[in-house]
Amino acid sequence: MTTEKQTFSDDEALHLHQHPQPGKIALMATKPMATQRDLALAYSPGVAVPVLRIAENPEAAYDYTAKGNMVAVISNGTAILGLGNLGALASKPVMEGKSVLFKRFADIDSFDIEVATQEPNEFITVVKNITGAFGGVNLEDIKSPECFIIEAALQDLADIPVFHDDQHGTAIIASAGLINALEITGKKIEDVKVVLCGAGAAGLSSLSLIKSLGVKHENTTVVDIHGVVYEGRTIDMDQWKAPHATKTSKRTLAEAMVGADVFLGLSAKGVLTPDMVATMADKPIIFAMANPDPEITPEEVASVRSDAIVATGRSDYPNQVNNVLGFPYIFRGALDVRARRVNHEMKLAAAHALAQLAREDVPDEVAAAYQGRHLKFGKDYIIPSPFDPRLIWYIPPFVAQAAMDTGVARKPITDMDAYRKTLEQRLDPSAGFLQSITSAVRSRPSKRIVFAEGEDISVIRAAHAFKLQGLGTPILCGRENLVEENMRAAGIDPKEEGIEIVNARLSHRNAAYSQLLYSRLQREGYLKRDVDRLINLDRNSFAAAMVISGHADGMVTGVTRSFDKSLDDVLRVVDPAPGGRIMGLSIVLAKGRTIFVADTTVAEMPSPEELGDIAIEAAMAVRSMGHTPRVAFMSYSTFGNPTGERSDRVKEAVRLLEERGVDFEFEGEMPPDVALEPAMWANYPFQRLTAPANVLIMPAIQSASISTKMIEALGGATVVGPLLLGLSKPVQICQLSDSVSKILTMATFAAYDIRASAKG
Ligand SMILES: NC(=O)C1=CN([C@@H]2O[C@H](COP(=O)(O)OP(=O)(O)OC[C@H]3O[C@@H](n4cnc5c(N)ncnc54)[C@H](OP(=O)(O)O)[C@@H]3O)[C@@H](O)[C@H]2O)C=CC1
Ligand SMILES: CC(=O)C(=O)O
Ligand SMILES: [Mg+2]
Repeated sequence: MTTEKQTFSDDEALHLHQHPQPGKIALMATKPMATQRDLALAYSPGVAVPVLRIAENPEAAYDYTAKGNMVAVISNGTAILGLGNLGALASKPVMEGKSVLFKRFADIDSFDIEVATQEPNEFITVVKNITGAFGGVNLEDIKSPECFIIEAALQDLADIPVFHDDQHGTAIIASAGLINALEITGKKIEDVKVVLCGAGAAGLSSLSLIKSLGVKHENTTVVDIHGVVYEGRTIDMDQWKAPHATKTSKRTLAEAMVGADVFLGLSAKGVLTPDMVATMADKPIIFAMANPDPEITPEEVASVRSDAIVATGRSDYPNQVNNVLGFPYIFRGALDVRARRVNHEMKLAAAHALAQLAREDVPDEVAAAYQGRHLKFGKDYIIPSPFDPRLIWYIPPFVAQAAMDTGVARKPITDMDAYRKTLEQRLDPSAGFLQSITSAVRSRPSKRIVFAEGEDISVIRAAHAFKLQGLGTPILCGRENLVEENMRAAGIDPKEEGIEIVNARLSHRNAAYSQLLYSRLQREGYLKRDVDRLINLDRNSFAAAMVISGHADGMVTGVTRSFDKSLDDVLRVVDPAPGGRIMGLSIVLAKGRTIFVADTTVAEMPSPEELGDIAIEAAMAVRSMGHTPRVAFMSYSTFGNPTGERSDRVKEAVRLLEERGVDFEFEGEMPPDVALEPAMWANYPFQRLTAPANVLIMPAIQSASISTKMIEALGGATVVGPLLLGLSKPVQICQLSDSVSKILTMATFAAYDIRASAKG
């Protein structure tokens, strides 16, 4: 089931869902279970103590269990996305996905629960009896009109938020988009003529919410599968649709669209035609939100008019109106005040907050992510991007405040500023960071990246994903028959356009590459025949020669050969950049922070001068990735205490860097806790960092490599890289046997070209 603009194959989607373990979520213990005492406290007999407290007072469950940060995502699979009624079990991938998004974007723990019944009362009974275990319930992909009955009944029965996201999440995002689209077009909400296509869960709820914002009932026309929902219609009417019927002689969508200002599509693919769009009023607003394919594509709208504002539910067009912008933050705000429900005021607060956020200046980090795209409030930016890191601290306080103002908050927040700060800490920066690099690569002219180990199946998958995601043109280096055989094994058609295969042995360019390499190596002990052999047989030498000859823009290797061997191969062919420092930069993405660590791969024991060079190269790279570098030189000692030969070397590095007059903050020598925790600075009032360090320069390769690998192995953090810096051409070296997604990340960084990006 491949859709028109899909950027991945079905095989890849299945592979992701199956490997390295089936599914998308797992459970994490938050308490140690290492000793008998741990077990005695956490389980029997210790667990009896909170049990008795909760039995006495159910509210105590918020204090002694995970309830307060736990949302159940519950479906019966009767309206899975726009795919229809495919049953409870088939909806599990969507519900797991939703649970993961809760965690990723709002640090909310979530279980997916698929209830195998299509009978509303049975569904209500099941859910009613489990709500006590959760802080909130997100109902999902339940078809209308049953969803209305189910949600209303459960809201009455439960004293936690029960929120059908397809209805209200969608309504909130669509309303936010509409508020801004009206502002941009100068249209008044009380005047606009609105056509809603799709009188289902999402459609009717969206219409109700925009009416409460000021859209007049008589200015609306609802169209469902039978045509216009007019007053007096008898077929397929019900108590939810009927109130939205209007007095009109129009009977078809085409008739309804004539002179309309706004189209809200929550129905099915391709329902709206360019001809209909041509008949709309000036500056029409078209939200084609059906998933996975919209009612009309932005290209089709552009073919008939240039004055339209267009939004879709998809991430590959500007203006993504998708409920992922809402549910994590609405529930975050609701959970944090232990809300009893998500009421109308909380929905309006979320809609206005989203609309407002899109009007604010986009911070450097987000702007860096969308290079080439105009991220300024306007026609192509009416709503924040789902990867905007401000969403987590911006939206929930408005939702929480509305809950408090309307009396549904059990536990009001007393200090909103402090609350905002705790929200910032919840952001998982890995969600935004890699996306920002990917978006930047995608928005620039296509780069040709050579994958030196093109016969390896993981490399092939990564190259294919690189192409499908629109990141550039992959070139696979290897014997054609083997590459093709492994492509087929990976479910990829070798004849698919856009992937090149080059065979080092048979390439007509070998003579030129060999000559080039010989001119570099003839005084380094290499004979011409040695160089010929390198070009013919060594993939790294061949691929690197492609890059320096301009036949590729960047290179990825290292999956089948050790890092050191690969680096030696590359350095034989590619020069360091003028003034560049060959080194490794690892990126640690941990709760609320993005920390860059250097040199994690090359210099064994850098001298004080070299430590300065490493800091300068790292600061340049960090800036190119949209962050302001604040460098700390790592040591076991803090500003001279204790003293020792090793820490003196680091102290000297700081002193030498002062003489070089660099344009970034730096400080040291200090251990990581002092660098990262301002609370530790009280004893060092002279220290010069204005905020916690984000670039840690390690004293030697051992500490650099051990610390980053330990963080990764212990979990709780994502480590990207090490990225190779300091070369005149973008080459990235993976770790042995890296996964497809890690190889893809390294290819993306090769295409990002840190050095070129730093120059702007
Ligand atoms: N962008 C976003 O964030 C979201 C998008 N959606 C999308 O909205 C769509 C509807 O979802 P949802 O409301 O949950 O599902 P429902 O099944 O509740 O509603 C779908 C509605 O669309 C109607 N419909 C189907 N085909 C047509 C057509 N050709 N012309 C007019 N109406 C039609 C259906 O009519 P009938 O019942 O008579 O068949 C039904 O009323 C899906 O594509 C879904 O992916 C949903 C939620 C969020
Ligand atoms: C986005 C979503 O919830 C849907 O399409 O159903
Ligand atoms: Mg849905």
